[in-house]
Amino acid sequence: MKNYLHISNAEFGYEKTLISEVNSNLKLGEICLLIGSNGVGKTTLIKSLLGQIPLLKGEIFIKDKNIKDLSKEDLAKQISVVFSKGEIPPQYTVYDLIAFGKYIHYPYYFKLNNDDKKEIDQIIENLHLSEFKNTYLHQLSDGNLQKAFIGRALAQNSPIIFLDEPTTHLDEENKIMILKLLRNLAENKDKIIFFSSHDWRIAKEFADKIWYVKDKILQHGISEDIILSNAELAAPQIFNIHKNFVPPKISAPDLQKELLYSFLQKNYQKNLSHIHFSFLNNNWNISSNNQEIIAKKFEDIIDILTNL
Ligand SMILES: Nc1ncnc2c1ncn2[C@@H]1O[C@H](COP(=O)(O)OP(=O)(O)OP(=O)(O)O)[C@@H](O)[C@H]1O
Repeated sequence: MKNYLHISNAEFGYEKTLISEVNSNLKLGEICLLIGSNGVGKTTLIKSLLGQIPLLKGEIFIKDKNIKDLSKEDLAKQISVVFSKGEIPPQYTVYDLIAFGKYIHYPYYFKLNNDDKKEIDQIIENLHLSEFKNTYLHQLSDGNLQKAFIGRALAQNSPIIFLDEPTTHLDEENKIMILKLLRNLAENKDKIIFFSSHDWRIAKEFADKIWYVKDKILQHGISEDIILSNAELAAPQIFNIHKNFVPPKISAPDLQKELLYSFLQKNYQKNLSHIHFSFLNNNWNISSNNQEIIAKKFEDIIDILTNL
């Protein structure tokens, strides 16, 4: 499949450059997660893609057209945006909000035709929002509100959907529901789903690609490749509270490994690299300098490490 969104030699920022030398592409059907620390320029990047902030250098193409040459309306036909818990229009029901997505295709005074109305009903049904069709937005739960905003983007019918932190205000169950929905849209409706998230640990399970902004550079690639080539993204390192902590060697299933890492880094500020923990038969075998001790519980590990 051909690249649909293409960024060429672009530089993003204001007076100062925030992200330089960006050369990235996305194809229809791909889901891409945008990550990076606070202030690296993720919102700036998104706004630049929307043509709201001029590029410092380079070009952006959507379907081979330079976005500079697209009118606002043409751009809206290509990209819809879902902001997290943006302003909620008062007096709007779920139906009104979703119908709003259709108006980018018409003058404001236009009345929706029967096909439009059918499509809106279908979107509401697909999003399992039928029972809330006439509910005011401010009366919805955060998960359903997020779905309603996604519904508006769907009514807009654009091939690209940007979502800014779509899971931030949601509990675990709703996060996964929204991420599954996005995955489904990418796969079955052939859309480019592009979203930023600080919840990337869950989100990465749903994204084909990651765009990772670090040190003013945008790294882009298959999610797993980006995670493997950036130690700080690999699971346990993120918890490093103590600077002087060096982890031991751990041989264990993922859950036990993560729990042990988390436990040790909270409690020890020292180098434990000479110790080997292996999880066997529900016990921890702890070996160091030809000594081997067995711990049944995490509680036991504290005493053992004190004496080791
Ligand atoms: N209009 C502007 N003019 C000049 N600088 C700006 C403007 N808007 C934002 N900035 C600066 O650009 C930098 C990047 O901001 P941006 O909001 O793009 O980061 P971000 O990665 O989205 O951050 P966060 O994760 O906190 O949302 C910040 O230092 C910010 O102060």
